Amino acid sequence: MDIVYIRGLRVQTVIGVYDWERTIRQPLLLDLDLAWDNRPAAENDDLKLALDYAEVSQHITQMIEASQYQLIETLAEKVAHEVMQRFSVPWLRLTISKPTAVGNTDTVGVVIERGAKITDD
Ligand SMILES: Nc1nc2c(c(=O)[nH]1)N=C([C@H](O)[C@@H](O)CO)CN2
Repeated sequence: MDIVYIRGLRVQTVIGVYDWERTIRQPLLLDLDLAWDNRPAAENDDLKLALDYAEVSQHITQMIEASQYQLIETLAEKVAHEVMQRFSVPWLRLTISKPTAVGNTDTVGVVIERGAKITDD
């Protein structure tokens, strides 16, 4: 199985457990590895057969901007489920980083992997 990836997708949203966090929007950074068989798109040179990273990025951005979860774990599960369902992605690895959450760090966050990688040759 091949990978289509997205790195450093920046989204601002309401996220956090503390009262002060419920009144502001904070930046999140997302990295995704999405399993996809790229051969049909390559053989036909056809975007319709590809996993369109622009469409996935736009959809995730709209979804996160409209959300108001407390934990990034919850947001990660919702994003993973939505991407797998909507785009028929069989497996993904998703990193959500919250760079402004903890002082004296570059960033903090979660990584999840969901689904199954389909092996073929
Ligand atoms: N594992 C997690 N730990 C923490 C989270 C989280 O979403 N997952 N959130 C917070 C606060 O909202 C924090 O970001 C405020 O700085 C604390 N720990």
